[in-house]
Amino acid sequence: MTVVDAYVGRNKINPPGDRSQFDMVDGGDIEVSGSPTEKAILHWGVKLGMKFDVIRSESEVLQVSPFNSEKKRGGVALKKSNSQVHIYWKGAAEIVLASCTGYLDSNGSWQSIDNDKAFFMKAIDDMAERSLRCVAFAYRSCEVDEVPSDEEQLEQWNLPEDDLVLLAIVGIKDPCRPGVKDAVKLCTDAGVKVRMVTGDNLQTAKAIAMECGILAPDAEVSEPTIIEGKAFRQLSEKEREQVAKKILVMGRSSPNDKLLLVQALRKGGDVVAVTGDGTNDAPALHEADIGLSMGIQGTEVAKENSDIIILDDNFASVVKVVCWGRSVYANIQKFIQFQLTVNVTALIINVVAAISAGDVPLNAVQLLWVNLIMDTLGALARLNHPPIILCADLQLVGGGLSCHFKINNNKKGKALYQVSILLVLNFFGKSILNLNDSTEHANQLKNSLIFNAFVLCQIFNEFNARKPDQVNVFSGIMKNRLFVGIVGTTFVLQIIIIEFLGHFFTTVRLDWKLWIVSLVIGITSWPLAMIGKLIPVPRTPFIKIFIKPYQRCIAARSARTA
Ligand SMILES: Nc1ncnc2c1ncn2[C@@H]1O[C@H](COP(=O)(O)OP(=O)(O)OP(=O)(O)O)[C@@H](O)[C@H]1O
Ligand SMILES: [Ca+2]
Repeated sequence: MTVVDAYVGRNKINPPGDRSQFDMVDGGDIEVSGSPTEKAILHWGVKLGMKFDVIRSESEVLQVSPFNSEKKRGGVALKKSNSQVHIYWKGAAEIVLASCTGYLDSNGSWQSIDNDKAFFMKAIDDMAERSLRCVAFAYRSCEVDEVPSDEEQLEQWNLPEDDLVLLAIVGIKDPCRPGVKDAVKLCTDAGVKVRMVTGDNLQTAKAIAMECGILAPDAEVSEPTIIEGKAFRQLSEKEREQVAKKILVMGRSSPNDKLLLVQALRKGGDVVAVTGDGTNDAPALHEADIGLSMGIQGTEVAKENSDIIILDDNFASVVKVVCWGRSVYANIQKFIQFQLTVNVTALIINVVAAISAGDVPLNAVQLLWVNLIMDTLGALARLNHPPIILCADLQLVGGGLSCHFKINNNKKGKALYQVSILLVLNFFGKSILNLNDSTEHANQLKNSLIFNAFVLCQIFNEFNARKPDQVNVFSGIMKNRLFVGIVGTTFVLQIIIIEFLGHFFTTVRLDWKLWIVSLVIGITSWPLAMIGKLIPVPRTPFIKIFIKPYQRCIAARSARTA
């Protein structure tokens, strides 16, 4: 941050560090500390030739009222060497200006501000429109007997803040960091709406929002797209919920306004992430679904109240967070989809067969093997998926896992296919395969075929589960060698089980014809999944189709009784 504009009295100093208008000498190379805003102001002071140590030695600090985000100003009471007490304020320009009754002109003499208030307001607006943060300095003198004499009272003393004399107004530039505009665009494309909530003046906020792409350049925006914290705060809870969705920029917000906005958005069903650095952001960071604080600039309080600390303070990292989060979500979804298909199929086949024939085709050892494929190998194969997937490729998820856990056509279709084909094999397999019905071997051969076809279905299904929302499930498969290796190994193990480990698995050897039958059954899940993905998922979740008539019925009944 740097001071790029400065008004002293009605005089604009150009450039702001021009010392020629003051009777000062070089302030030297001084290390300054404080918040970025304070550092910028102090640097400006140094440039003007201010000598901090001299000024410090000439006065005594009586009381400090630190900068406060709620009031947007901070003050200090000083006792000068001539025993006069002066109270200095610095803070948000238009707020400090409102408490001023006079100003010091370039000769250092007092002038009434009444006629010039419009001039100063315009100066502030001009700076704000150029996305500058405006800070004003003012002071007043104070009678010595107004100052509390004992220590304790002095600590409690509320510094008088009216009847001030304006000293200067500065415009501080905090340029949009490189990469922010792109990150905002990436977020927007991926369905994340970026909003800016700041303590800055509405004009400044609007100009900055345009610079970093939150607002379209030269867009005609009005309330509530861009709103002042005070206006938002005064709305009722219901109104806030409605308005919050439309807000893109909030200016002159207090810490509580940030919190109110997060609450309103969450109530409206949005998943909210908040980034912040200051102590004043802590309540909002805490309330948000995901609080992201800044590692370098961030205060301890902000970090403690956040879930994630961005070490490089770069907004672009938020994009990474979204990508990682969505990848994890997608992986969970894929895993569940895969598990569900296998479990539902196995359950239905065994239950139907047990009820109708009193015998189950898939025995315990076989199911354990299937479980091993599903859980361990399936998870391992998925482990190695490249984590950063292009954000825009991923569907927007929100409102928690449960409501997005849609069982789409694809999954329903696959389970249905497997169940029906295996049931057909169970009941008509022997006659289809021309086996002698009564022998024990025929029964075992049929069950072995069911087991083999079932396992192959799962192996081929692994490919479908890789890309649940893409038609081409093979894209980039060679990059994921672990996946290929695991699926290959599973396939080889299955051959070994059927051909050599029949004793443990209660299976018999299958000839090449039955292997082809199993392979065809397994491989058919590929085209089926592709077709399933081309059928659009209905907007209404499946279960709602049943719930809706019931809800309507209830509503009608209660309307009748009312
Ligand atoms: N140290 C300070 N002294 C005086 N005024 C300040 C100081 N810091 C900020 N301001 C004023 O207060 C406004 C910002 O208020 P606040 O700190 O509540 O907002 P913020 O959005 O959290 O800002 P930041 O970007 O500093 O985190 C600025 O526009 C500026 O006018
Ligand atoms: Ca802040």
